[in-house]
Amino acid sequence: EFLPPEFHRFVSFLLRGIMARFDNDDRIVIEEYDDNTCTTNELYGAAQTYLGDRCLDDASVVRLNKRCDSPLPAATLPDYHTTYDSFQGIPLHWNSVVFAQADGSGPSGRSSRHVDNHSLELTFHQRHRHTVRSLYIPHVLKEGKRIAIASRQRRLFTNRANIIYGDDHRNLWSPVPFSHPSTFDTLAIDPALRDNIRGDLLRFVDRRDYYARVGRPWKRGYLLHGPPGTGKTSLIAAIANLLEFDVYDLELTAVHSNTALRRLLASTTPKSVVVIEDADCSLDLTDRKKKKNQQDEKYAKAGEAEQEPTPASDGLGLSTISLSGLLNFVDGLWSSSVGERLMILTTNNPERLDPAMLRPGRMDRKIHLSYCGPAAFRVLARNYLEVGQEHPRMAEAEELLREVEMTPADVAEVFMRCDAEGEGADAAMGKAVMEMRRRKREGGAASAAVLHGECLG
Ligand SMILES: Nc1ncnc2c1ncn2[C@@H]1O[C@H](COP(=O)(O)OP(=O)(O)OP(=O)(O)O)[C@@H](O)[C@H]1O
Repeated sequence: EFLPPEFHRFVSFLLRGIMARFDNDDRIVIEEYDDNTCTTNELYGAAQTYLGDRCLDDASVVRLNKRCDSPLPAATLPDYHTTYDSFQGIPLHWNSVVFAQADGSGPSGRSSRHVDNHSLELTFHQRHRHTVRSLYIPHVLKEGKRIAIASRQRRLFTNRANIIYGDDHRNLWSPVPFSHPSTFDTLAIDPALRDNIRGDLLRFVDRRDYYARVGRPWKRGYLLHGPPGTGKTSLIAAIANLLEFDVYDLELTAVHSNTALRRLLASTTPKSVVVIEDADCSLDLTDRKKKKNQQDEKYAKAGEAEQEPTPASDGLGLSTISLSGLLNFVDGLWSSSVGERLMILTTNNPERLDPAMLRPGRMDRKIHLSYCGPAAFRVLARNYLEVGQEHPRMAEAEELLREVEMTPADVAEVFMRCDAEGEGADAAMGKAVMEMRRRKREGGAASAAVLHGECLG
């Protein structure tokens, strides 16, 4: 704890070199990522699960990680620690090792940024080489996967949708306890659109063989666009609940390099939705050419004009995620992954996105969520007030909604406010109609205003 990590690594390296001259040990290194193929190493995850389940009970230091959907925390081996196992009487040492590697995502591939590479090292006497390689390693893989599957089944039982936030490349996705109640039945959108989206999703998850036959990654991209408060986030939650998918909320501004992004995307599990909310704000995707020219000028001034940017930096900022990085990773990475995945982008300003982002194959569907129409209002009235079409104010409300712009969030807020104040369904319908009339009177400008209590009169 007192020594700087560089010194620690150097001393470990020296000691290992010296020890290697005296002992007859073999070592197997299991790295967390294979940066050549951009994939996570299944054996690394299985070994950590196996060690957590079998070997860390007596360890003096363990790393505990409790997923929101698991009843108990799971233990893994912290960095620079050792644990022991035995197999058919063979003593086995497991070490967790970290080494820093240049990220290579800066201009010309040079970067002062470093990415930590994690690995497990298994050490044993060389006379057991055959048993360890042919029996013990398959045993670790099989057991680790079995334990992981058992916990996944528990997870599906207890919780269907988890919003999982990405922070940095090491912690991957930190689960946040979250369960969104939105479903396709509670969604206030046009019924034809709702049924169309539901049908599209169910067809997609059923077409594994089709995607395999045509040689495409089993993924689908949706762009949800529309004014704030029209249900983009609610639709994502409804999709996750319908398909029982995990949700990964990718906060691109917190991801600082292409390597980190690649790792985050590689670590998503099958049956997941990766969401980039407010995509136009997360990435400056506009006017790529202009940005690139600015960048070239910058290199020229710094006397680096002759150096071509590497593909990884052929994007927007110097150390930010590039558009090419994002698109390439999504296209390329998931083609080698097993299982179905959805990528959903949301934006209030689709015109600000680069057209490259929206071409078919990347974003398969562009779904416009708009202001509350009569059908959506009926869904909200049923959900919030338990009133149907027979309500005396319903016809008037529906008529007004053909002329005024009110989002489902605005309507929901009127209903919620009335509920909080103990007012009944009739009063809530009356206030909703009053608000619509006010917006109609005030015209287009007022219709976009945020609804406040004092507006209700
Ligand atoms: N179509 C809808 N159906 C049901 N509820 C909705 C709908 N749209 C909005 N709401 C209600 O309004 C709230 C805000 O909606 P939501 O966050 O889904 O909108 P959004 O379009 O994602 O907004 P933003 O663009 O600001 O992120 C939700 O909690 C929900 O209660």
